[in-house]
Amino acid sequence: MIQMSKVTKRYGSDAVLQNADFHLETGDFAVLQGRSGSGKSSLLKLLYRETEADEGDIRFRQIPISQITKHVLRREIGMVFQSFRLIEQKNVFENIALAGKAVGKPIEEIEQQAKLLLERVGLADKKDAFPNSLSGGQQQRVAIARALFNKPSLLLADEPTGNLDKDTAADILKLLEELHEEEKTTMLLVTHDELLLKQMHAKIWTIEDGRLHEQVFS
Ligand SMILES: Nc1ncnc2c1ncn2[C@@H]1O[C@H](COP(=O)(O)OP(=O)(O)OP(=O)(O)O)[C@@H](O)[C@H]1O
Repeated sequence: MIQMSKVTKRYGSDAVLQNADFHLETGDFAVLQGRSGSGKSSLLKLLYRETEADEGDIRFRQIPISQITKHVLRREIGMVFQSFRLIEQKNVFENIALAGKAVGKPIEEIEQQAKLLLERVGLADKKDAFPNSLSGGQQQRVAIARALFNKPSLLLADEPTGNLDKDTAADILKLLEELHEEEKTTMLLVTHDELLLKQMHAKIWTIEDGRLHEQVFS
């Protein structure tokens, strides 16, 4: 689904990725791990074109991503962040509906889809609540519903459990794993959590010294 070959990404003269190769197959449930500052967020930003590579080739379904407009790419790729990034002035429904409005969905469809998704993530009764009245775990469930609203083929999650306690983090990862199974959404999650890594049936990629390696289990 996504292929990266011989990609170099520099900030000034420092290369955070150097000749790096990486790939995700359709249907993968993958985890990206690596030390702080190793370039995990930079890799995700390259995949959804928040930043551009200095050298190398990145393809989404065989097409160079530089040839795909950001608008189209972001319909295909959903994003979830550590800090949730919900709009504080908007309620749960409005936060989710924005994703549908951005792609011109009719309001009836938006309402129906929001209802289904909120039920799925366990927040059917929080439609009118504002983010600051929700727990961290609930806010992340809203962010996940928003990211999945337009049925993206790929979901990227940058430390989605980084701001959550251990049990809530486990619940969120379980939800992502289930949604992966149900929707067949390809997922790439950045996480530091060794314990959780062991519990998940994920392909594990490690980033180290500017390169990516896939862990192969024998
Ligand atoms: N916009 C930027 N300008 C300059 N340097 C940057 C920029 N973004 C990231 N960097 C640098 O690139 C390196 C990799 O950062 P990145 O955020 O990708 O790492 P990370 O593995 O996600 O780290 P963490 O686990 O701490 O979030 C770091 O040294 C960081 O300071």
